[in-house]
Amino acid sequence: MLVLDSVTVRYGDVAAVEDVSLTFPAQPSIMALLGPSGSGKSTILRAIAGLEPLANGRIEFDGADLSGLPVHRRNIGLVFQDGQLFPHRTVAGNIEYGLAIRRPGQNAAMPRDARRRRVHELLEMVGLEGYGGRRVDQLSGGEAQRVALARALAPRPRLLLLDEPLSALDKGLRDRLAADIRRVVAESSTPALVVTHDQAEAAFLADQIAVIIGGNIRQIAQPRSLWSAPADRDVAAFLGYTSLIPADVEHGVARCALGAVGVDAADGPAQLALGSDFARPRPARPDQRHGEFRGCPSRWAATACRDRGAGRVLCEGDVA
Ligand SMILES: Nc1ncnc2c1ncn2[C@@H]1O[C@H](COP(=O)(O)OP(=O)(O)OP(=O)(O)O)[C@@H](O)[C@H]1O
Repeated sequence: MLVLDSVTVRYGDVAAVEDVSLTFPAQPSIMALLGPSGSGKSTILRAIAGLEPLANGRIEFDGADLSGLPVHRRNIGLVFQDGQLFPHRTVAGNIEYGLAIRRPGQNAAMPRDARRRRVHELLEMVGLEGYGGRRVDQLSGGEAQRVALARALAPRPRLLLLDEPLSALDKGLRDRLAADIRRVVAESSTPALVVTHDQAEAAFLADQIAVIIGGNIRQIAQPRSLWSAPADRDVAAFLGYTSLIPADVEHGVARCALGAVGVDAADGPAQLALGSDFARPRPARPDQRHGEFRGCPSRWAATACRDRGAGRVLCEGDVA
């Protein structure tokens, strides 16, 4: 289990992330760190990897404090936006890189034959059989990212960190690689943290999403409950709910200036958050309740968002 406890990272006098706490169970699952540009996502990832020192707080893995442990001894795999492959090595040479050096807990580097087998296995896993002898400057962007993924997984890390791994790719490639990342993470039984600013990507890839705004984690939830219950109005706005209107909830019906809509909210004053259906990905919810705003010209989604400090929020209804 990965635990961040009140982590603060500063660049000079400025805190890029402040007092961030997060628990990620080390199962073969994916958590996305989702937030707008500059919100501190990459900084958190770099701190976990050991690439940024902590100004405050602790990072633990399975109960052991990681502070003081250098990057190469953390047993964490890293994939960056642009792959950062070694240009003078072949595809196989890149994947083999982490196997040819002695890892923490091992007495010696992996023997040559075992390395070859592992490289072959990984090429197969990422769909690049037969590419081992290629030069990396002869690869497409998507292929290069697959090699980066294979290289990161080769030494069987206990955690995989991916920083915007799809953002340099065009749409079709992105979708395919996203599906492959999910499959490879499951096959390799490696838990993964993925940084992204792309909501659709986070919703597709992740089992859980941590929303980061202004250097703070505002909400951690499964994709479907994130969109149906944003924790506060900043999160609602980031998720594409562009308007908030006051409403009163009574017996599962929110009444506002536009009419009434069915919600799963507790009775009392609330904010209805409205966003166009096109503006955001929305996971299907079998338990979704439907309501109706009479006279509303287009199809909107409504989420009741009761903004009470850290209080959790509410629910969603479709406006027909
Ligand atoms: N090396 C650095 N020196 C000074 N400030 C930095 C440095 N790296 C990042 N920052 C600042 O820290 C804040 C968080 O940056 P970070 O890269 O973690 O955000 P991000 O959410 O990953 O953004 P993006 O999605 O644009 O990559 C930003 O305000 C950024 O300008």
